Amino acid sequence: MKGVLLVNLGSPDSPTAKDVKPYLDEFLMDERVIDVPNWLRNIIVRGIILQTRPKKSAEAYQKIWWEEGSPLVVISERFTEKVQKQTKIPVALGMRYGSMTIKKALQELIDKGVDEVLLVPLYPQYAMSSYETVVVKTMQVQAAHFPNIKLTTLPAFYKNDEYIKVLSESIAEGLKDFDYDHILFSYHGIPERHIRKSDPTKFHCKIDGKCCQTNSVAHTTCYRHQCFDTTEKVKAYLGLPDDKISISFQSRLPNDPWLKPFTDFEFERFGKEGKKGLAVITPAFVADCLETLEEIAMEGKEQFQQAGGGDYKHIPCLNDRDDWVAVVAKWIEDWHDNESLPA
Ligand SMILES: C=CC1=C(C)c2cc3[nH]c(cc4nc(cc5[nH]c(cc1n2)c(C)c5CCC(=O)O)C(CCC(=O)O)=C4C)c(C)c3C=C
Ligand SMILES: [Fe+2]
Ligand SMILES: [Fe+2]
Repeated sequence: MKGVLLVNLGSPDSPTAKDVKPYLDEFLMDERVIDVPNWLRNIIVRGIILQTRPKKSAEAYQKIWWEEGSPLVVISERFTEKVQKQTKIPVALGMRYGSMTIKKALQELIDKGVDEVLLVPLYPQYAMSSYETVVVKTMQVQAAHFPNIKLTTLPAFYKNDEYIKVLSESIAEGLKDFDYDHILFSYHGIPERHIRKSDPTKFHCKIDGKCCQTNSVAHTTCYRHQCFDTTEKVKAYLGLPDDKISISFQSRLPNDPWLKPFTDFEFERFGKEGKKGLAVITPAFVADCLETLEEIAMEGKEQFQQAGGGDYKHIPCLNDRDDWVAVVAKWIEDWHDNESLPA
C-alpha cells in the first residue's frame, strides 16, 4: 500500500533556552547546514554558537509562539490534516529536527500497512541545508529501520505551474488592500559556498550577474537560480512591473559570505529611499515560522519604518490554504494512480 510522508524543518518543544538548545544542537550539527569537518563544527556550534544563541533564539520564539505551540508545527499539522481529508492514501508528518522525528512518522505509515512511500520535502527550492538533508536523513532512517519500504521523492516544486498559481493568487489577495510601491521577495539565505558545492558541473555557478539566468543542468540543485525562477514566474503570472520587484536573502551566520543582497540591509535602504508601501513575501517557506513571523513581520517592519519607510505588509505563506492543500492532494493522487510526479 502507498503512503505519503510530509517533512518540514521542525521547531523546539517550547520557547525556552532549555528546549531551544538541543534543537539548535541537532540542527547546526547537521553536516549539510554547518558544512565543515566534524571537529571544527563541534568547536563552532558547541563551543561558540550554543553558548549564547539558545537564549536569544528562545526570546525570539516567545514573541511568535502560539497557545497550541510553534506556528511552523501547528500550521504543518493543520495542513497535513486537510490533505488527509482530501485523499484515502495515508499521510504522515515528520520534522527534520526536534521531537517529531522522520522515524516516528514513517512508523505511523508502516503501522497502517504502507510499504511504498512518497517523500514530500516541504521546501519549494533545493538547498543542501533544507531539501537535501531531508532526503538524505529519510533514506538513512529507511535503510536502518525500514529496509523493506520503497521510497520515492517529490522534486523541488519551485517552478511547478500549480504551485506558482496558488502562490501568485495568495500574493494577489495580500496586495488587494495594500497600496505598494515595492514588493520584496525575501528568501532564506545560505552560504555562497553551498551553491558551489551543489553544482554538479563544478564550474557553472559563479554567483555573478549571469550564471543563474544561463541554462544549465546545475540549476536542478541551484538554490539561487530556483529563487530567481520562482520570482520570475510569479511576476509573469501576476503581470507585476519589473521596477517594483526585487529579491533578497534573510538570516545568516557571521564569518562566511552568504547570498546577497541581505534582507535587513534592503529594509533600511527602502526606508531611506522613502518607499511609501513595502510588501514582503517569503516564498522559501510554505508555512509561517520564526523566520517570517519574527524576522520579517516584526523586525523587518521596524527596520523599514525606523529608516523612514511608510506602510509595511508581510504577506503570509501558503500555510493551510485550501487551494494549496488541493494542489498537494492532487500531486499525491497522481503519484498513487500512475506514478507521475509534478514537473
Ligand atoms: C528554505 C529553508 C531553509 C534553509 C535553506 C535554511 C538554511 C539555514 N538555516 C540556518 C540557521 C537557522 N535557521 C533557523 C530557523 C529556520 N530556518 C528555516 C528554514 C531554512 N533554513 C526555518 C523554517 C526556520 C524556522 C524554524 C521555526 O521553528 O520556526 C534557525 C533557528 C532560529 C535562530 O536561532 O535564528 C537557525 C539557527 C543555517 C545556518 C542555514 C544554512 C546553512
Ligand atoms: Fe534556517
Ligand atoms: Fe547560478
